[in-house]
Amino acid sequence: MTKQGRVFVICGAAGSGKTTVARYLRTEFHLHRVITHTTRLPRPGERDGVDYHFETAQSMAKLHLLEAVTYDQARYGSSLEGLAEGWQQGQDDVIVLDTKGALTYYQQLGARVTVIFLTVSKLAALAHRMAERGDARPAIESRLHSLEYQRDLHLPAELRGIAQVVTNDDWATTTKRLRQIVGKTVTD
Ligand SMILES: Nc1nc2c(ncn2[C@@H]2O[C@H](COP(=O)(O)OP(=O)(O)O)[C@@H](O)[C@H]2O)c(=O)[nH]1
Ligand SMILES: Nc1ncnc2c1ncn2[C@@H]1O[C@H](COP(=O)(O)OP(=O)(O)O)[C@@H](O)[C@H]1O
Repeated sequence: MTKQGRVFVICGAAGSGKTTVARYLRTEFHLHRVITHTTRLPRPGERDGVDYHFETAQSMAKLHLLEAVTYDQARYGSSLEGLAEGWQQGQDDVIVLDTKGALTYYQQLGARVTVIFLTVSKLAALAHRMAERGDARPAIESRLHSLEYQRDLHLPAELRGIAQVVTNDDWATTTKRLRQIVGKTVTD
């Protein structure tokens, strides 16, 4: 009997640890990381096809996307093919989205989706983490002032009761909580 593939959607503000958590879940639970598309420029160390599929406005417009959003002036979007890739290999997926995308996934895929919303106790830590990660100062300023960053600082009302909230202050505590959430679902 084939089980239906699941997808773990990681969302939260910039710097909250979405990429770090997605990497951990891929390694720890052998999840398939869905690579999404963006028109933003690569950060130092980011690689095309690994961190994102980096697109131009023209190449982005030609894609068949399940959903797409504008976040801090760049476009981001994900395809059904990206999700199906993992499922065809018998793996559950993990994908990093903004909260708008997380809600779309939940509305489209229902119980196949587990939304994990990341936050931190002291919001000032987010800008520090972006700087430590090597983001340029103008990029950090642009993020901090964007409407989408402000929106994703807090769990949107539409995701209350749906998303699992994880406070990512201390990494050891975060991994313990992730193992509770994901381990239970994957082995069910
Ligand atoms: N809806 C949606 N959001 C995406 C997609 N890909 C990335 N994002 C989100 O876009 C936002 C900006 O991502 P990024 O530029 O990598 O910045 P970061 O949050 O600072 O790591 C984050 O909230 C990501 O989760 C996508 O395909 N769809
Ligand atoms: N629990 C934590 N404690 C301290 N630093 C962390 C923690 N989790 C992630 N980081 C670091 O914070 C920075 C931002 O994390 P990242 O995963 O890139 O965030 P996001 O994808 O949400 O923007 C990275 O340098 C990462 O190593």
